[in-house]
Amino acid sequence: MSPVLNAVPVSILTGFLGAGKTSLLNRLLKDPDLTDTAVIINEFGDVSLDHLLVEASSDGIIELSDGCLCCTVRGELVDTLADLMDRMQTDKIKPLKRVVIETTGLADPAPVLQSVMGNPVIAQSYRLDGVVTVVDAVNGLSTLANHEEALKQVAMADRLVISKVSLATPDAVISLKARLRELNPRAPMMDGDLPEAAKAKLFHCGLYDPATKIADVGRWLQDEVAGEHDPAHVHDGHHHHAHCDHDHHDHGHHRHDENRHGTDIRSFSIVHDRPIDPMALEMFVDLLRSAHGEKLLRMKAIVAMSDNPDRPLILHGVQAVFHPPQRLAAWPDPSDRRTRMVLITKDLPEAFVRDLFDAFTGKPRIDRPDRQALEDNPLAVPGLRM
Ligand SMILES: Nc1nc2c(ncn2[C@@H]2O[C@H](COP(=O)(O)OP(=O)(O)OP(=O)(O)O)[C@@H](O)[C@H]2O)c(=O)[nH]1
Repeated sequence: MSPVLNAVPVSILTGFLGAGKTSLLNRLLKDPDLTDTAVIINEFGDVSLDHLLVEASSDGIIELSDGCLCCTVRGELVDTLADLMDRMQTDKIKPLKRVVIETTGLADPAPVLQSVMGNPVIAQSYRLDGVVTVVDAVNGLSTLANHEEALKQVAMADRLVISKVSLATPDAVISLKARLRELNPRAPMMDGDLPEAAKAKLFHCGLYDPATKIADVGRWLQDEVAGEHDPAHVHDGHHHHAHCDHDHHDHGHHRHDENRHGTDIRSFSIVHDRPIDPMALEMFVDLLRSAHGEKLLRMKAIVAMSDNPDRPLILHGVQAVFHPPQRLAAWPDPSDRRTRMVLITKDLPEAFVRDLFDAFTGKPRIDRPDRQALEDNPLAVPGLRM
């Protein structure tokens, strides 16, 4: 038998920020046909929440560290796959029937695919068994118009799952489907609410074949191969790209994380030690959403609430849409009961969001004068601004 037939199938689950990848994965992992599946998840931002939100046994979940799969953590993906194979071959873990890689919402799938198909060591032990892309029926059309990553995710898919159909108008769903057909004429499309969308069969796509996709797909994959062989693109053992430039901020420590998502897109996190008053949280979220929803590509949070600190609240914001919050029965990891909020924004300064959060959670700002108070002072000289 050829090595490829013996190889462990790898599925790539992708889709733009907040499209519904983790929700679909949670439903899929309940299918008994997906036991002995390893899930590799990757989040943009170093405060990771996805591992808390994937409802599978934690042994099957491997988290790749801070950075985006298509950029800085590609080397880590290859190492992880090699390590999994090594552990299977030395009987340290049960043989895996499948590996699912959930990418970040901002991932360009081309380099991720190339890591599996184009790496000779990995290709001996694994075979790429398709790309499943989740597209959000509410934000999908505008996201496709504004983000090239989303376009690539759709064009490269073997299967397209449309999520949130019940939240969108029938006309919006029809227009979205027409656009998806243009970008990917052959991938079957299915409504994510249907039970068959959450069956293991979704992943049975057969060996990945770029020839079944629009011509651009072959070119994108070729570009990745070209990038791999260009020494100018390889630094520190990781692959970077010519047009990479992205600021990745966290906890006030600013560091440059070179990757391919423009300078206008930022990821940062807010961590807060004390439980938050429900009213203050509501006001913070409302203000952020109503005034800046379009710039808020994604917000994900686990929040300690003052009305019942033992039961945290899970918040999901996707552009201007805030999904109904979910109250958990208990903390997923009782050793860490801090509020953690991950935000991915476009043209929305981190300082603005932090100040707003501090204002609603009552954190005193002692490092600078209260500008608003000074401007509002009736004795202030008209026109004079600090
Ligand atoms: N009504 C409805 N809500 C959905 C559906 N799919 C996802 N959601 C909600 O959308 C929000 C984001 O879903 P996730 O599954 O976390 O999305 P994701 O693509 O994994 O997000 P990122 O990993 O941050 O890119 C959550 O509040 C989900 O409950 C759906 O089909 N219908």
